[in-house]
Amino acid sequence: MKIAIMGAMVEEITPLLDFFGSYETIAFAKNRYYTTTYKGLELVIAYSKIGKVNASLTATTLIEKFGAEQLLFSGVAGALNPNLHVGDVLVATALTQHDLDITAFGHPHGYVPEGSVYVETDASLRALAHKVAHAQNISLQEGIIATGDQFICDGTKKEWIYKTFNADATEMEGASVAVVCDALKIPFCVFRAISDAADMDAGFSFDEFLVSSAKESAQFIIAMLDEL
Ligand SMILES: Nc1ncnc2c(CN3C[C@H](CCSCCOCCO)[C@@H](O)C3)c[nH]c12
Repeated sequence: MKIAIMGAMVEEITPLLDFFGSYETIAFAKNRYYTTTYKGLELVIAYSKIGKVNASLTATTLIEKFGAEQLLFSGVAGALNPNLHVGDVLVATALTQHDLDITAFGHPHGYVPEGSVYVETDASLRALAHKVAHAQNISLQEGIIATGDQFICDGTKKEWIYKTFNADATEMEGASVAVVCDALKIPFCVFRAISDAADMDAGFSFDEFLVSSAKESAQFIIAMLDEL
């Protein structure tokens, strides 16, 4: 089984590369892909760089060029739901694009023709995540993620996304991974540890907690691999 593990920023995959220790590096399309094996699994790891376009390119490459049969995303996110706090690990049930907007033509936010507002993650990967969380006594939250090409650091925008999409967290890549994996019929799931509250202090909080929250998410992914 070939599993892709994707992040957006180098800090999100560094804990993984450190854990696996040795890996091959393949340069492609102005990026680098790292391959290794772990307990009989073939792994291909990459960070896409920030934003939906970069994430779409990397997710497609991981599947079409490297042959990934499942894709796990590991990273950090801003909390929209007040019950989510820095360090909490969230598994996405579904993802949406909060900045996709053709409402001028009567469509809902996040919708374009032949698409859907939400793309659901793979139910069996989610079930496995909960099994692992229970076995390892890790508290795993579940929720909707709203993706957009903006770092959200403003209470008004935060509330709008929270209310418009009933979303629990926001980031900049997950919904791209969802659309690509859905189209290419590759089971996927998105795991994010909270780094900030997507409010006026988000920048400072993100800077302070990026590394520790990225580690939280990566550690959960590694625990998942033992059960895949
Ligand atoms: N509130 C928030 N709004 C949107 N996304 C997030 C995320 C998730 N990731 C982190 C990174 C943030 C943007 S760039 C970071 C600074 O770059 C440093 C280099 O100058 C991007 O890949 C999305 C955490 N909190 C968020």
